[in-house]
Amino acid sequence: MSNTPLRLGLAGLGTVGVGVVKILQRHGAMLEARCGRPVRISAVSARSRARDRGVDLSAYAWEDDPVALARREDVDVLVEMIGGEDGPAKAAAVAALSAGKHVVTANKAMLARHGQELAELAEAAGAALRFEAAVAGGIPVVKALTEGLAANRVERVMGVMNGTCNYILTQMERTGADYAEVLAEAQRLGYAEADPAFDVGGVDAAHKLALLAAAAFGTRVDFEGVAIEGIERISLADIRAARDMGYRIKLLGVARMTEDGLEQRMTPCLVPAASALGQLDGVTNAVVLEGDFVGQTVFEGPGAGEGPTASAIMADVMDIAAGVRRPVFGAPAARLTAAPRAMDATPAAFYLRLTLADAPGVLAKIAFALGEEGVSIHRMRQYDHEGAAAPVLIVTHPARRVDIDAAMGRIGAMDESLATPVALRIEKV
Ligand SMILES: NC(=O)c1ccc[n+]([C@@H]2O[C@H](COP(=O)([O-])OP(=O)(O)OC[C@H]3O[C@@H](n4cnc5c(N)ncnc54)[C@H](O)[C@@H]3O)[C@@H](O)[C@H]2O)c1
Ligand SMILES: N[C@@H](CCO)C(=O)O
Ligand code: NA
Repeated sequence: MSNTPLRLGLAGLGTVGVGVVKILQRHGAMLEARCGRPVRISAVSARSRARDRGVDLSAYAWEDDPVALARREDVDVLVEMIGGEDGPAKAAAVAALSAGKHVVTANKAMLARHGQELAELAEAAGAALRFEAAVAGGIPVVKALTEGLAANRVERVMGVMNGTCNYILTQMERTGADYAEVLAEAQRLGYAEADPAFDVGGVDAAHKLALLAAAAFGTRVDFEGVAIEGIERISLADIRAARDMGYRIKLLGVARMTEDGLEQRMTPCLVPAASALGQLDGVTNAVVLEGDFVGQTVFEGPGAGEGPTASAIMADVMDIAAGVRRPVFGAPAARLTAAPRAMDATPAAFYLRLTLADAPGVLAKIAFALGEEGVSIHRMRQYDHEGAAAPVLIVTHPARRVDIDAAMGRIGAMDESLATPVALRIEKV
């Protein structure tokens, strides 16, 4: 391999872009030693040239337009850190790949929508398209899946993959703080997406799950096939009640290949408080990869923020510098097929929180409705309360989602149900 420098064009100088500049400025010599060639920034692009970002950019050329950046003679790799499904990020990625240049991106929104198209473009051009930073930030989970576990048939991938949501859920539990207050703090710390509705609505984590599932099961990225529910409706009452029953609430993604096809869901779930997933705090992410020969592996670490995300970007850049090439999603893009979508059909235990009139016969009516829908009660607790509304928690035996929904519909319609009943899945981890 030559020791000619690998020349980068950085598109986007926000949280992630500034982190990448810092790594290169601090560790340039170490990176060169590890890759066998220098890695340098040729040019950068962002919206505002004048803005003080706390790093010295004077040695790099400036481009207002990221597409022009991608096309520069002195750029071998476009590092895309702008964000957004389409717009300048995609235009720059297409320009780079079409010119046979490599692309490293942190942009899960773009790949979740256009991953197949971009992977085909990259592979046809003989260029790399890498996205470690896009899935679980600093945790090297794409690499683990496509390299370390490459000899396994993957059975399930699962994970807490949105730092903002986990931060909100743990801060609410710890301090009792208000949802909006904690979200503002996550934004201040640089964890949240440009539109934080993507975080709390589960879409950002679903983007990541769709990418991970494609790489795990050798199928086309199918973001539309992810059943998504965000954390907006999770109340402090649920966080505390779940804890009291031995669980914690996490925005959990699960993808499994079933007999009917690919099941993908990103929903708030309860997990045992003592499990690895149950113990995650703050912005920490965890990804569980299960393979037929290896069994269960768990990867944990920071899923967002300047340093962790830049660390993942640079690992991809270093692989490219060292000449490592592999298909974008684990198998050649042209051979990936679309998997049929499987319903959420696997029975699971559910946590139910009901707010009931405290009167004779009410519990009997609830038990009857559950029984008629085929839902069996495993554990139940009614809390001490003042006033007419009794908080009742139920953990069911494994039940089908459709039966739980039917039972919740019936219970919610009863006069004795004083607030909308809550049903959350308890995931086996
Ligand atoms: N922040 C994180 O923790 C994190 C973690 C993993 C992945 N990501 C992803 O990384 C990407 C960047 O995130 P961020 O948090 O750094 O965002 P950010 O908002 O802090 O930075 C975005 C940058 O893109 C620039 N930009 C916007 N439009 C542009 C245009 N038309 N031309 C040139 N530059 C333009 C902005 O000026 C800014 O410098 C997103 O795809 C995000 O999903 C972020
Ligand atoms: N907004 C994302 C950034 C990392 O992708 C998060 O909170 O996890
Ligand atoms: Na990662």
